[in-house]
Amino acid sequence: MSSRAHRVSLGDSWSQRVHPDIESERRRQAFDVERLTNLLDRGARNTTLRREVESLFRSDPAFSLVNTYFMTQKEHFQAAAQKRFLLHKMAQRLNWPEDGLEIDYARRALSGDIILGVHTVATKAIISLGSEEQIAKWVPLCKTYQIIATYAQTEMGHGSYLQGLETEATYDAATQEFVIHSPTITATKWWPGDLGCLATHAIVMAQLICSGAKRGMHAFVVPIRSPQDHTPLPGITAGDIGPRMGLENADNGFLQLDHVRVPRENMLSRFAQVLPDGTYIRCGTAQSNYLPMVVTRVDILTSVVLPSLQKACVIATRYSVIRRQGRLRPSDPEAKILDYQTQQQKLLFPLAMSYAFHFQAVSLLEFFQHAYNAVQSNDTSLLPELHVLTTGSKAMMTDFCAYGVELCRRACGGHGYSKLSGLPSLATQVVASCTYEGENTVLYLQVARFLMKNYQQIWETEGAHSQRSLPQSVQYFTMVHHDKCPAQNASDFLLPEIYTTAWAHTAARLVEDSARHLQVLTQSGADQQDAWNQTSVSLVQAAKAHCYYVTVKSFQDAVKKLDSEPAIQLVLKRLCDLFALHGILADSGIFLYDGFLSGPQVDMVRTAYLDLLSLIRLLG
Ligand SMILES: CCCCCCCCCCCCC/C=C/C(=O)SCCNC(=O)CCNC(=O)[C@H](O)C(C)(C)COP(=O)(O)OP(=O)(O)OC[C@H]1O[C@@H](n2cnc3c(N)ncnc32)[C@H](O)[C@@H]1OP(=O)(O)O
Ligand SMILES: Cc1cc2nc3c(=O)[nH]c(=O)nc-3n(C[C@H](O)[C@H](O)[C@H](O)COP(=O)(O)OP(=O)(O)OC[C@H]3O[C@@H](n4cnc5c(N)ncnc54)[C@H](O)[C@@H]3O)c2cc1C
Repeated sequence: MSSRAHRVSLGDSWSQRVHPDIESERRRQAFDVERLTNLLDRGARNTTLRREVESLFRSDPAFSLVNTYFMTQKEHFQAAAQKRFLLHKMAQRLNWPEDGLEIDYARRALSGDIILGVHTVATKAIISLGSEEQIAKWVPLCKTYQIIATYAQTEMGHGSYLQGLETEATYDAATQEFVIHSPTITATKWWPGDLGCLATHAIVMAQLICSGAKRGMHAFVVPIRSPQDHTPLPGITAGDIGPRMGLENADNGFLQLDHVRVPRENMLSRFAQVLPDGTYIRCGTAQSNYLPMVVTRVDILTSVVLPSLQKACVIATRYSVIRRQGRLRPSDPEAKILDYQTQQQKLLFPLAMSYAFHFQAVSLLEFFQHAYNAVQSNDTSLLPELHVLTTGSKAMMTDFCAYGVELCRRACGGHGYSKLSGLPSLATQVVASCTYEGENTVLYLQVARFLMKNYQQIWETEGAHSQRSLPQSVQYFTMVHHDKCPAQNASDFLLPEIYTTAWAHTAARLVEDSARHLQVLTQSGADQQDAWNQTSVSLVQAAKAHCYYVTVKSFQDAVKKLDSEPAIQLVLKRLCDLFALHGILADSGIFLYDGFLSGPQVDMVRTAYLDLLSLIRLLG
């Protein structure tokens, strides 16, 4: 590994000192930072554990990040592979539990810069879709790396529209095998991670054909390379898809299957089975085989997306208290850039976002665990709400985290463009998540579909249904909202019920407008699909407002529970206020449109918002 770059700050005593401006900021704290840290870690014991794990990596030269940004793509990949191997050895040596927090902390400490992320996704897909016997057979092989698996769903021709997948799995009753085949070039699996050169097995998502009927997308475990020397098996063509924007460790690949035969037992059969004679039996719903996406959408939020924003906020905020540029008054010393109102505006919104999404992720995880267990026991009643909460959270958090990281990067001026700041890598890492696991517009449209269905349910059965029959996340549709916001001055906008009601009102109004628009179009002769397409910009807008409302509400609920920690509660309330008001100001048109807010009230929002910037800056 060679580099012509002059290393100015490697190990010299000057660069290891804590900057006096950081020290003085740390002394100014208005609340107990350790207690807030414990709260975010969900307990002091977790904080201790996290720090222990982090110190293991910091003290071990094998995990050093020092050369990371000077590596070629190939070197980067090799280093990521080596780290994954060493991490596995460390986990074994220290007896870390398989799904314990230690591995999460390790991933975070290594910035996810290790290989086999999708191997984990594929392993979890087997757990979600496999029968008990299949899990017992395949999962230990995955966990001990005797096989390396990829999750091969997306094709060159189709990623978003799963019904359009072309890969076929045709059941041959004579041999009790499935014949897995890519019938066209567009059926080539394209993008799966850990497939380029690593995977020995693929969880191939293919259209099942049995007894002459098409049965939709099902999952098959397909051996693709020799576990001994990784040469492709007969009928397999596989390789790397070429350079990407970032994620050098991802090993994204392609896969073509030419009439590859696998035994009947290799179809993952928790929710559907093919009997030896070709009879098809479904135990779940048509969407049960989409469960791995639900699982991964939750996993990436907590292990990739949110940590990227949190790290960017730390980097940019620290930078902004030591960077001095220009003067507030001619007689003053040069100002810390964080003292400029515009810099506060840039950084405090991402900071507020990172707390908002932290609390949203906590409540999402709770609901996920409950609903996932129910689905695994074949109770699919919570699946629609789980789907919409995970798709909405995935779309909103990845969109906003990508925006927030970019704001942080730009807030660091020229240094933010240097890879050595860490920010460009965080930006490319998080921007990928806006596309993988469901492109965000497509996911917002899924949220809109759920909103329309529930809104129409109220409309069609007006009076007959109480709000109890609606899923919890849309019960606000039936709450009585004021026609006009009652706020009379800027401080009223710091009352959570004022801004939460504003978001609930506006989200419900946008949902209603979209539903009306759909109805007008269908009544004037458009078919349902055309009406949907002609309304889709409004539908996405309604879905975004709904997601913003859900986030504000969960942040507000979390803050309410902190009565025993008044100092922390105060600072988090300010961040919650800022998050809610930023959204209103950024999109004031939707609040003004029906007169819910007046022009003077938007001015009050702005006043409250600007006051918050300096209050949060002072709270430190
Ligand atoms: C410690 C852990 C570490 C892990 C960390 C890992 C780090 C890894 C790093 C990064 C890894 C990246 C890995 C990336 C992987 C991938 O990208 S895999 C590929 C992902 N692909 C997608 O997400 C595709 C997106 N498309 C879809 O989801 C669907 O096609 C669609 C958009 C939802 C449409 O599907 P379709 O069948 O056409 O449905 P509709 O007709 O629109 O709706 C029918 C009904 O189905 C309901 N529904 C849809 N999806 C689901 C679901 N998932 N669950 C439940 N229900 C679902 C939908 O609401 C409709 O319901 P009704 O309205 O009642 O009819
Ligand atoms: C870094 C990375 C890692 C990945 N890893 C994996 C992996 O491990 N396994 C795997 O199987 N896949 C993987 N993927 C693929 C990924 O899941 C897909 O790229 C993603 O689901 C989007 O699908 P697409 O590429 O077909 O986009 P498209 O659907 O072609 O999107 C292009 C545009 O069309 C729009 N569009 C599409 N459909 C509609 C619609 N119905 N209504 C309105 N607009 C629409 C979208 O909004 C978007 O603007 C990965 C992708 C990336 C970038």
